[in-house]
Amino acid sequence: MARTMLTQFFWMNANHPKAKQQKLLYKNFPEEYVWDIQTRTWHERKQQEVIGRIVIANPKEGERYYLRLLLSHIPGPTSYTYLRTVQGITYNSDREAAVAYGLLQADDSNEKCMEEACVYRMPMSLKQLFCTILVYCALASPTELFLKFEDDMAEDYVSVQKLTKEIARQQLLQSLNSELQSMGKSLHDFQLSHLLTATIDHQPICKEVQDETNICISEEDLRSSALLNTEQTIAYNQILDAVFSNKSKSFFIDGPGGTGKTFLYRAILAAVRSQRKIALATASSDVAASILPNGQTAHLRFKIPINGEGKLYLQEIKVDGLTLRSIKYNFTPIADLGEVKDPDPNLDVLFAILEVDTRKPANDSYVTDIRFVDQSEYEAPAMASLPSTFPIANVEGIARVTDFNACHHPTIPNPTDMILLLSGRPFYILN
Ligand SMILES: Nc1ncnc2c1ncn2[C@@H]1O[C@H](COP(=O)(O)OP(=O)(O)OP(=O)(O)O)[C@@H](O)[C@H]1O
Repeated sequence: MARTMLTQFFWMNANHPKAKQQKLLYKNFPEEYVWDIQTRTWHERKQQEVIGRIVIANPKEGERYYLRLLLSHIPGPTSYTYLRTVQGITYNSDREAAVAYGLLQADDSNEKCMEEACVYRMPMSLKQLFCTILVYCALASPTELFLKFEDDMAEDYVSVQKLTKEIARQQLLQSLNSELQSMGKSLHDFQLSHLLTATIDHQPICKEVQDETNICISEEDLRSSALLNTEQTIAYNQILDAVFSNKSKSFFIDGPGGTGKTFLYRAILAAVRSQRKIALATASSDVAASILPNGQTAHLRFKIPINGEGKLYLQEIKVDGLTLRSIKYNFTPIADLGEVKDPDPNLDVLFAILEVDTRKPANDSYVTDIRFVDQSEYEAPAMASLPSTFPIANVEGIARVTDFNACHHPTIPNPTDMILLLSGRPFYILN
């Protein structure tokens, strides 16, 4: 073993007659002994008074922190094993030894904190709280805290997803692991990985899907469907019918400012999400995204590179002379067909709000002019214009963006003005 100041401190405590008798703490040792860097040994101090110290360790450093804790309290240790032995029992880790010595504050306060949070019965938030406690509170026994609150944290897996207790545990551990990973840690850092069993064949749900299925829906949005007026109700029913019957359809909601479009979107989002389905609310600008619950810009949500290697995915499309931004993915300009990947099977709905450069004049009396247009009203141009490599079977229809406001007068389509409607992928185009 390499000779370090610490190992030589142990050696002195075990072999040096005076040190044996003095039984000093590590931090006080330099007050009586001098470290000789050449010979890497301690010698008795003859002159010069010094104040002893010990290097700082942060609780986040784990075992290093607990070792420092033991060294600061146990006089005259002769080895690592000596430090870890409490009343005849030798513990496997410095942390366990520190707990046995009573040097660590009990995890009581963390337990109380979790107990208080359990009252709200929000498993997702509880998992986040548990991970925060793990990472920042230097728990003495993470396993104990996990076992105590496992059922509360896994409540949604058992009651909503109807998973068995063991699969729910694995799911919970996977979820905690990905939460910890976002904080730069993993289950392994907290001695929880032994609870994971490799034998269970259960696909972990990715974090994005978990986040989307755990969105909190406000009471107000849940109640809004009962307040919809006639036009809103027609749109609401037809859109939800397409979603829940898994039909691939596109819808275009149009109306002057203040006529209740956003109100309708919120009602639809609440209805889809309350069924534990995924509705992605995207817009092309932060401002437009911020008015939707859990809205995000399309380029952030779909990781669309705006200045990616020479190719600009976010293309501009004109609708009635107004500029729209196209969204690559399920809503795909035909020019990007070569780039289309298999749609993610976890996505039930793609919600796209197309932002226009100029707004129609605001209308004081709201909810007067919502128009609802079904994709089937559009003329689909010949499929011959699709590249031969594209899986034609996936294409339900093609709509020209310029046709949305004039669907009865289709002109010869310009390929870059078209969007593809993929089968099994209902989506909405909202303006
Ligand atoms: N059916 C309804 N019952 C009660 N209030 C409604 C209803 N529809 C809309 N509103 C209210 O009308 C106001 C304007 O609606 P909203 O913001 O949805 O309009 P918008 O068409 O999205 O407007 P803009 O185009 O300016 O964004 C909001 O305060 C909204 O809560």
